Amino acid sequence: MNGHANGNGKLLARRPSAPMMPPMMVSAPGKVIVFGEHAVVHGKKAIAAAISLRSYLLVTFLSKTRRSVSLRFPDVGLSHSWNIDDLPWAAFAAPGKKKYYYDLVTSLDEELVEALQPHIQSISPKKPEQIRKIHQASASAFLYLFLSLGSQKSPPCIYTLRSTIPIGAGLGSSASIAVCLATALLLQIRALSGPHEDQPSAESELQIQRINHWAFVAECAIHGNPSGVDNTVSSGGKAVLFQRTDYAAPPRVEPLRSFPELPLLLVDTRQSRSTSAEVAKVATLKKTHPIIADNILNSIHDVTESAHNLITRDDFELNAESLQHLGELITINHGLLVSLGVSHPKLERIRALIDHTGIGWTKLTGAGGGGCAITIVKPTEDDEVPRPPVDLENTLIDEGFQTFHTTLAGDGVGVLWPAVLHNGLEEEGGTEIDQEKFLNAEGTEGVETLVGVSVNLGNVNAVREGWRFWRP
Ligand SMILES: Nc1ncnc2c1ncn2[C@@H]1O[C@H](COP(=O)(O)OP(=O)(O)OP(=O)(O)O)[C@@H](O)[C@H]1O
Ligand SMILES: C[C@@](O)(CCO)CC(=O)[O-]
Repeated sequence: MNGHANGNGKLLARRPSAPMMPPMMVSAPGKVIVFGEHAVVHGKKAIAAAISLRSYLLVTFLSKTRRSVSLRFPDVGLSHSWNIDDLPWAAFAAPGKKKYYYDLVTSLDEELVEALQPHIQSISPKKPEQIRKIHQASASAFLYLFLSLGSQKSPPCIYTLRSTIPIGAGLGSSASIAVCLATALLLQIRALSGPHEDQPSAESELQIQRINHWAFVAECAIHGNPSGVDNTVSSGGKAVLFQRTDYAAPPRVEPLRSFPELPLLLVDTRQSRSTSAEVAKVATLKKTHPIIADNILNSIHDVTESAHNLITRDDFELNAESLQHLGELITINHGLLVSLGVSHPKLERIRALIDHTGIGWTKLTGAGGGGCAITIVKPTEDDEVPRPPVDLENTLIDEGFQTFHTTLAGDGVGVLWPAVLHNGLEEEGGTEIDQEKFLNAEGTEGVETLVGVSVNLGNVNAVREGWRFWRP
């Protein structure tokens, strides 16, 4: 019965509880380094671009009586809840420690990291060490932001994350989850305006910067010492020119708004590699063959410069000639990376198979030694979205590689609030994306079909109704 008896035995109607907020969803892309990996470690320029593989974070609100905050990250098998009142709010609110959303935080506070440890160490105690580390990294990123931006009065919520980005393949999966978490938490405390269609460019830029700063903090919790390029591309989308000559100073980041939305074939070698080991190989080469190594790094810098000059020309347009120019630079950049010793037989096999078909230009991306190769695919004559031949894809898959079709230089972080989508098959007014639907979507394709930010309209991709982006 909906009520309770008063002293006279009469039923009093229960006061209706405040309606719960509808679920919200945010999404952020992964990235590839298009030109300049490794050279960027030595102060040269690099160009990185967003890809259409993305992470999706659903925030569902619970009744205020629940007092819990939960992470459901099924891609890595993480499921954990904390009691909000047990978290170390006092440490994060202490004088000199309290941070506000507009503060510029550039590194983690070691004392605050320490205060989180009891709440991190208790995660997934029965899982193998390697898995536990992954869980703890994701949870640290979340908790550091949750306690920095929220308060003990933060509403009880479940944060459910699914991603279409392979993890640990050099495609910025950690940065994309960092951007999702930062955006959701900033939106929850109303520290962001928009996104809306007629938002002035400067205002959009400011929101992206705010998200990017906090995403960098989350990346630090996952990685230790990130350069910041991944979270920058993931928040703002499109592409950037990135250079860090002085590690004590912020990097130079120039947004490349005219970077063409190129279709890309991405092939994952599934060969695990260590970024630091590959970076160390180049450092060794610099010691043993300093002049030669420097010449190679300078040549990579020149490749990046050449691409940058082309893309930023006033009269730049993507046509057969400019694509050919960019393609040649891709080929040269790969050759230089081979000379640095950071390729891998599996990357060379992928390149040989693709080169043989003549469908485009291929290079390794990221640290190399495994990880992924990217191919810029030449457009076909009938102007359809270029796709590699089925035979090639089958061969790649038969040889144990994984292929992804993606587009370079898409949107950055997006918001769907309320999390209601029009998928064509649902009840009137759209489908509310609840946790069950989201968790039950099958594989990465299921996630894309259910909540993906874009829909394919014949030959072109368009933004799916409901999703909104900050577009400076
Ligand atoms: N889908 C996901 N769900 C939960 N946590 C994730 C997910 N994707 C990434 N992470 C977190 O990010 C970490 C992976 O970061 P790592 O830097 O090793 O890979 P990457 O970001 O894919 O590659 P790179 O930084 O070289 O581009 C994982 O250990 C995990 O903590
Ligand atoms: C190899 C490297 O240049 C790219 C790794 O994605 C390392 C770095 O920039 O930190």
